[in-house]
Amino acid sequence: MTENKLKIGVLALQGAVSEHIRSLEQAGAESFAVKKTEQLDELDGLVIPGGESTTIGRLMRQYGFIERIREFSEAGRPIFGTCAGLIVLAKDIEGQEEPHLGLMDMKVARNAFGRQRESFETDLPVKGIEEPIRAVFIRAPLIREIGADVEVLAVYNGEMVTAREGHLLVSSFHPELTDDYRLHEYFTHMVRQSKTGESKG
Ligand SMILES: NC(=O)CC[C@H](N)C(=O)O
Repeated sequence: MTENKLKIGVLALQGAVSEHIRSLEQAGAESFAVKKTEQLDELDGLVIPGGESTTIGRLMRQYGFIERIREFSEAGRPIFGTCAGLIVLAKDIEGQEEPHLGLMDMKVARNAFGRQRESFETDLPVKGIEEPIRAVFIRAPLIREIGADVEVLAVYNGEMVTAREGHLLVSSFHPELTDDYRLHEYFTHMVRQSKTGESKG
């Protein structure tokens, strides 16, 4: 049984790590914190958590994660970026010259909800998930523009907050801060499909 479990790591340089591990385990995967680049070799999928994108980006550079995660992605292995993780994956960050990983074809804006709506919760309908999911937004970014291969999975107040481009999944909110683990389950399915070589779905 256990040897069949998918291994999904959570990048543990900074941010909300243990909550993601718990949600991934609830979704049926084996999950652990990733602190060294060598650990990427054993993974079927990777989560980049929320936190502070500039800090996560700086530590990724410092510990050699940028190149290694790009290789991980090139090999078609799925990555799920939440909040700061979404910013770190984007090809283009508003007001910033350089991206971090620059993997996903989208332009994002940091702290896009302004001061009044620093943090809030809502029930959000997500394409591919039957009932709305509970979404916690904390100084959340927004997706401003997307490339042709990016599919929008959720919109809040007319703004794009969840999207997918092939094996890359992003949400501008924190799906790991509630007991609702259905977005982690969605990601786990993506990882299962990439592992078994079925690319559809
Ligand atoms: N909750 C979060 O991950 C916030 C992201 C943070 N505002 C940033 O720009 O990195």
